[in-house]
Amino acid sequence: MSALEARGVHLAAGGRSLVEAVDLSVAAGEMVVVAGPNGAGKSTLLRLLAGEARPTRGHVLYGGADIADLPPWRLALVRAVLPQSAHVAFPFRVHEVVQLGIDGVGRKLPRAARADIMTGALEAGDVLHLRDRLYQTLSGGERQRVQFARVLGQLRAGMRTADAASAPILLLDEPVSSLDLKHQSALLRAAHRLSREGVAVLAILHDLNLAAAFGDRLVVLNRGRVAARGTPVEVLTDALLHTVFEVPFRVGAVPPAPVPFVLPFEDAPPAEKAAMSHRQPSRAD
Ligand SMILES: Nc1ncnc2c1ncn2[C@@H]1O[C@H](COP(=O)(O)OP(=O)(O)OP(=O)(O)O)[C@@H](O)[C@H]1O
Repeated sequence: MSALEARGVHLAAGGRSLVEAVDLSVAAGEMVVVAGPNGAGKSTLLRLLAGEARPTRGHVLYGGADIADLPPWRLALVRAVLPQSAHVAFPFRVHEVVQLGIDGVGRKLPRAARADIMTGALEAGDVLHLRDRLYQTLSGGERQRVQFARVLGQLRAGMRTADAASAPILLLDEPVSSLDLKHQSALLRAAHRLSREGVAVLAILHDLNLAAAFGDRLVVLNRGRVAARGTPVEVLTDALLHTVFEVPFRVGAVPPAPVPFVLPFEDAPPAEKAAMSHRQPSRAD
């Protein structure tokens, strides 16, 4: 049974369909990447998967249970969501922002367990050294890493809370959009490691090379519908990228494991050999 499943999910707003007939599943232990052009419906789909918006038609299930029947506190125990942008209204310090995530679901955990989760989350976001800084004084990338730490704190607290019945779910909406290369790789490796611990991870990414490197499976959304799904090798074809992204891409592959990578056609060196030697971020970095 999938940890997370969308069955025929549809959302209409403003007189048009934003998400249409989307079927999707993420198993515990799997990392699925959703990609697609601007306005394709990715964030809307993620909000539906998070239970933050109700589908006009169709169902979202966690561990086989329709989330329409789950109270908000149970949703918060099972799934953590990193939105595309998060606003912090009050002058909180970094550790207080992360504490919000932990305390939201882990109030009953022993103090030592909460402290342990806090340290782990701050380290995973590489923001331990910023723990006493005011959130509002941070750079955009630092804020994004603090938000990731907050979400990890919530996820870990939920995982340690005894009555969390179904597999944990992590939903990330463009989690690396403000990050430098080092932190892009670090954050996605942390998310990938979580998937190997049994978390069902779904991440929206625009960078198709990162999508290919970290996604066990890719789902490409276009105009609210699934345009392609499968392994990176199955999905990332010149034809699909040309049709969906409307840019003439060229797909190569890094031997020996055939992880595809994508270069804009204009930027590709004349010989594909040169493109092949182009190093892309990997899970092992
Ligand atoms: N409440 C709403 N009412 C009307 N239209 C909406 C609403 N919310 C989103 N949209 C539209 O739905 C479409 C999908 O938006 P969404 O944010 O899901 O796209 P996205 O794939 O995440 O895009 P991006 O890559 O730019 O973040 C967009 O055209 C957006 O303008």
